[in-house]
Amino acid sequence: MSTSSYNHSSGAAAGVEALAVAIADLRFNWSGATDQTLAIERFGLRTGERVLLRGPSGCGKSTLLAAMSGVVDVPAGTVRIAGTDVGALPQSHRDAFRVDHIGLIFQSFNLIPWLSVRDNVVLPCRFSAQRRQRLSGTPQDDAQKLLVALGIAEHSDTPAGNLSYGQQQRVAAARALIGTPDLILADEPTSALDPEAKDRFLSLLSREAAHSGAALLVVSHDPGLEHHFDRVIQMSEINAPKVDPC
Ligand SMILES: Nc1ncnc2c1ncn2[C@@H]1O[C@H](COP(=O)(O)OP(=O)(O)OP(=O)(O)O)[C@@H](O)[C@H]1O
Repeated sequence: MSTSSYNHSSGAAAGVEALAVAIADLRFNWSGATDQTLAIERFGLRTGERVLLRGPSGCGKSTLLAAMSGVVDVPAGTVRIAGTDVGALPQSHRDAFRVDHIGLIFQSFNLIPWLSVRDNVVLPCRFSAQRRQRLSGTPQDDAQKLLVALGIAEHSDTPAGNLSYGQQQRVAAARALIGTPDLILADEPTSALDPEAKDRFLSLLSREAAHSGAALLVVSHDPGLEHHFDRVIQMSEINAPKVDPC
């Protein structure tokens, strides 16, 4: 694991096809805000790379994840995910692109509480032919394998709403990983866990991302998680927004 020694521009120079993420000259302001939120000249994640992103509250980490997943419009610059400029896609295509290529894990897991754990995990495969094509077996078989790997297989048939927070978190991780997306984005995925559970969860997530070849970007304030990652980045190293002087 390296801390900050990586040359962000060298990632982009390595070639778009070797990168899960390649950002260039990205600028973003929230509507009505006078201060810029994002001004990122270069940022890249290699295929299969695992990166921890840190930075103080309000510095734009979640906004960057929203720009990477195509949830917000990017008015200037390019955000390439697996070689595709997400910002150039029309909104309807962007939603389809996201489910094909990106696994998302957020603090609120957005599981469907009345569906079984296994049915929650297979959901991305119902919406994405690409995810289905990348499965090694049936969606249910692959879901079960992930649930075993994440240590929660005994709850496969339980409604997701009946699980504890930590258990739901592992279900959200399995749902993000199924069908091997190119990129997993996780925003504060461990904030409500005790230190031991945080460590265990990140071990599992990091191991499963490595196993599937997905790049992994985790935003977290939690200390002591660095050893799970290839690289640790401070937001201030990549983001230099202009601040309105008035
Ligand atoms: N939907 C929104 N509309 C307008 N402004 C927003 C919106 N979301 C975030 N912001 C603003 O953008 C800036 C960056 O917020 P963001 O949530 O990206 O920061 P963060 O680094 O993820 O913070 P935290 O660590 O507290 O989650 C903040 O000033 C915030 O107020």
